[in-house]
Amino acid sequence: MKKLGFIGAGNMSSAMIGGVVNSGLISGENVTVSDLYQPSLDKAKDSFGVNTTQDSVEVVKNSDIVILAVKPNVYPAVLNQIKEFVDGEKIIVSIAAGKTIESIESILGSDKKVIRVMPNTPALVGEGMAALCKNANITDEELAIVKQIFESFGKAEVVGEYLIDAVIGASGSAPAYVFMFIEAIADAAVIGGMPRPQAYKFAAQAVMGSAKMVLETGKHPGELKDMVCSPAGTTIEAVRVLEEEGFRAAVIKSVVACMDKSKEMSK
Ligand SMILES: NC(=O)C1=CN([C@@H]2O[C@H](COP(=O)(O)OP(=O)(O)OC[C@H]3O[C@@H](n4cnc5c(N)ncnc54)[C@H](O)[C@@H]3O)[C@@H](O)[C@H]2O)C=CC1
Ligand SMILES: O=C(O)[C@@H]1CCC=N1
Repeated sequence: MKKLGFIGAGNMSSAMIGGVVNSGLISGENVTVSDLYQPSLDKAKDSFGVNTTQDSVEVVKNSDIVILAVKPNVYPAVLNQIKEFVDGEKIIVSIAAGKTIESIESILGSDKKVIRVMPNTPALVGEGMAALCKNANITDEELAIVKQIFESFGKAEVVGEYLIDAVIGASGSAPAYVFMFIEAIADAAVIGGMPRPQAYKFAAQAVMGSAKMVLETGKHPGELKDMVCSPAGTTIEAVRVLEEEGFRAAVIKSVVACMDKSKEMSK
């Protein structure tokens, strides 16, 4: 397996490092991670046995595949810092919202190998969802290798880059909306007298189980919802209030706002 590098050891990077090392696909000794904040590096080393440095150039020199896991506004500085060390064989993987493949090529050169990926943080527990798109310099075999890395901690699909904004809305950012939903359900359970830790467990398992039903039964979510709503029962009362309060409209509006922000960042 190739040597893997991460520039940035923050939230998304840590989830992916944990996912790929915990899966056994790549051992920590074949992973090099850089960050400016030493405690983040210390945590990555202690947790996953990876090699660490504060010098991103060292990551590029020691890696076949380099994942850029810094914030979008830091990309130009990092790309300019590493570009002379990115030869025609190294694979650069961008995971930033709002950074198109073209914008990466404008600094590294259009002859370099670039793959854009939109992952999400459930990668940490092996339940990530990632979308991949590539430039013309990436071979099918290289794309398959990078896809295998993201499949080591979840699911991965190849998409056209035009869909990345929608992927961010529906998947990259989506864990945050779901965490809010779980928190709100648990708050209500606490109102009902349930201890908070127990409330989070019940709410989170209900969400995970429901998501698993959508993925594995192939049934429409509306049909699965109807299966829970017993006539004159408890569930339809909650559904009635959710519709009265505009739950689905609010979710649609929020995800559209997320996609619009992604498009704005891509300009
Ligand atoms: N957090 C998430 O759920 C997701 C994030 N992303 C993308 O991942 C990227 C990172 O996002 P987060 O992990 O949330 O941010 P973060 O702020 O948690 O991590 C960024 C890390 O980069 C480090 N850093 C800053 N400048 C650096 C430099 N010059 N060299 C090396 N390291 C440097 C920071 O110290 C920090 O640890 C962003 O581009 C974001 O759009 C993509 C999908 C999901
Ligand atoms: O909030 C953000 O910009 C990043 C990209 C997708 C999830 N987190």
